[in-house]
Amino acid sequence: MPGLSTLGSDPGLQRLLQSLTHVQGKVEGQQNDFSFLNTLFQSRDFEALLKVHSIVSAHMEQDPSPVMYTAAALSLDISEELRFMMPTPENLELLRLLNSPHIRALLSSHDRVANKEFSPRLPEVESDFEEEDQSLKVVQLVKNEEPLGATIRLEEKTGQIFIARVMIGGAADRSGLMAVGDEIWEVNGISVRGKTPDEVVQILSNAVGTITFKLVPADLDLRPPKDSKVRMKAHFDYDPFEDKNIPCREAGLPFQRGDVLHIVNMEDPNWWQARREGDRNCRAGLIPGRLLQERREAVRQGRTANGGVHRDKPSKSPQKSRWGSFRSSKKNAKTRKVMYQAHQNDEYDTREILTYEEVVKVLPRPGRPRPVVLIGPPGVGRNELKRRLIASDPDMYRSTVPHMAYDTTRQRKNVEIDGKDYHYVSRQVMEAEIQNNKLIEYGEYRGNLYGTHIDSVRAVVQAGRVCVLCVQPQALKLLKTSDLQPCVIYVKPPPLDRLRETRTAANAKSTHDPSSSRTFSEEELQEMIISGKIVEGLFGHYFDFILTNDSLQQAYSDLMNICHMIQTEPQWVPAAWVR
Ligand SMILES: Nc1ncnc2c1ncn2[C@@H]1O[C@H](COP(=O)(O)OP(=O)(O)OP(=O)(O)O)[C@@H](O)[C@H]1O
Repeated sequence: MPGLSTLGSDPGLQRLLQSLTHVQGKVEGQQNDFSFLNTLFQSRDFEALLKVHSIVSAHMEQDPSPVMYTAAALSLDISEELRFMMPTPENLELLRLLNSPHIRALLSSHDRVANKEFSPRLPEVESDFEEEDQSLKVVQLVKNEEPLGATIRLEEKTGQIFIARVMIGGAADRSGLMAVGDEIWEVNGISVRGKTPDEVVQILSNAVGTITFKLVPADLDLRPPKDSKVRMKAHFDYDPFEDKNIPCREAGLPFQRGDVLHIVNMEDPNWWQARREGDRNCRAGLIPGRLLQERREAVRQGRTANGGVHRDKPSKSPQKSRWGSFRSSKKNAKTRKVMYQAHQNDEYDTREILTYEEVVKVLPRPGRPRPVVLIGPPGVGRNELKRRLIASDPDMYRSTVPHMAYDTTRQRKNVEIDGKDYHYVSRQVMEAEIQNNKLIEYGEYRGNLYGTHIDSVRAVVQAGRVCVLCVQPQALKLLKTSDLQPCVIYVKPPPLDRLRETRTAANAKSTHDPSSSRTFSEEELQEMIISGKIVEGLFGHYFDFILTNDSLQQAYSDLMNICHMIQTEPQWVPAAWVR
């Protein structure tokens, strides 16, 4: 710990430390807090922060003026000179730095601020309003590359043009002078009466420099309410330039499936305003509202949107496997291995119309780590990754103990311990549990039922361990609950050539036929890619992360990073989980 001597120069800090010692003597307990503060105040980072604070404060008092006004030009001159100098490593580095886009942008911004170029010069507003103009407001905006950030609408009966929408954070909104419902009277001296919205847009796009609007203010203040806090995870890709119905393509916000969107305005149920979470651009863009998108999706899927949103097939009898295959976590060689054929599985076509899902950011729950669920096409390497993860820290990462209901033909082996190798139950009990949706997956082998009980996942979570599961995607419907809050990772196959190359190099064993130790056939590799695409298409809305299993080492390291992240950093989860 740095000694006081290194910090003695700052009298303020000295006083702070003395007060701390003083208070510490008077307050009982909380010694940890005192020692934390003591360490913090004496740390080098804190000292550096104080120095920065003092320097900035001193500068503010002095009202600093720029040392020069043409730093960008000077940097160009220096670059020019450097080109003719000896190409020493120092000269080359300086040349590279001065020519990097960031430094050039920084110096150019510096000059603009130094020259106070940040406030646009607007032309004088004409003051000779006619009598009828007295109720008008005149708004001037400087046109740059940024769109105006407002849409207009025509009142068919009267031919009036109104501001229909003001995009939050856009130029019109930032001016604070334009509101929804304002009637546009003139643009740059041209009356818009009798003009179509397209003609008005044309006038706006032809305008250069400053645009002057004459507006009749809206009777009511229809301004959008303050920023909403709603965040939605998108379950579809959106490109406004492909959308024929969007009121203004330029005002649209493109996004991809999985993006978290901050919905800043939902006044118009058909067209919301949103920003992409984490996007530095403060301007909101238009996106289709939930109802509109659901209707579109329903039409696309050839369904009616009224009520037929969910189309689950009747549940199967418990005697049949839920997912067509089951493999115990111990890879019981005798368990019948029926490959999971994505396109043959009749549960694949059950799907909700999902457009947006409200999400919230939550901190990791202490002592209740989120289970890690690996989803992917058969053979992609989920069990390999799971094995490696558990081996990395068997105390932290755990598998579930499978359930088994055996009939009289299967004798329990002497080595098998109830509750450790399997939870042994009667067939009657297991069938009832299957009916009650307690088994996230199950299958039958030689008259015995095997399965993973939801309670065995809970047992691992309650023990404070990370439960690692490799399940079929349909199991997610049961797993995705507020008490478990699983993190779903889709293990994606790489492109076919890389899949072939990596699996051949590693002599990877086909999982289609566990009784043999043959490698994957070309058809199986191709099937893996096709199944992967189907899984992604149908269950992508459940994925929290996508992990491409190209190089095994890299995939494993990515998996470790994800596991670390979900245990230490705030994560987006469905809002329904925390309500
Ligand atoms: N990135 C990789 N590079 C090379 N070989 C790999 C890679 N990932 C997995 N393998 C190998 O591929 C084979 C199949 O992997 P694994 O058993 O983990 O598949 P799986 O996804 O669990 O399949 P299933 O769901 O059908 O059981 C194993 O031999 C494994 O070592």
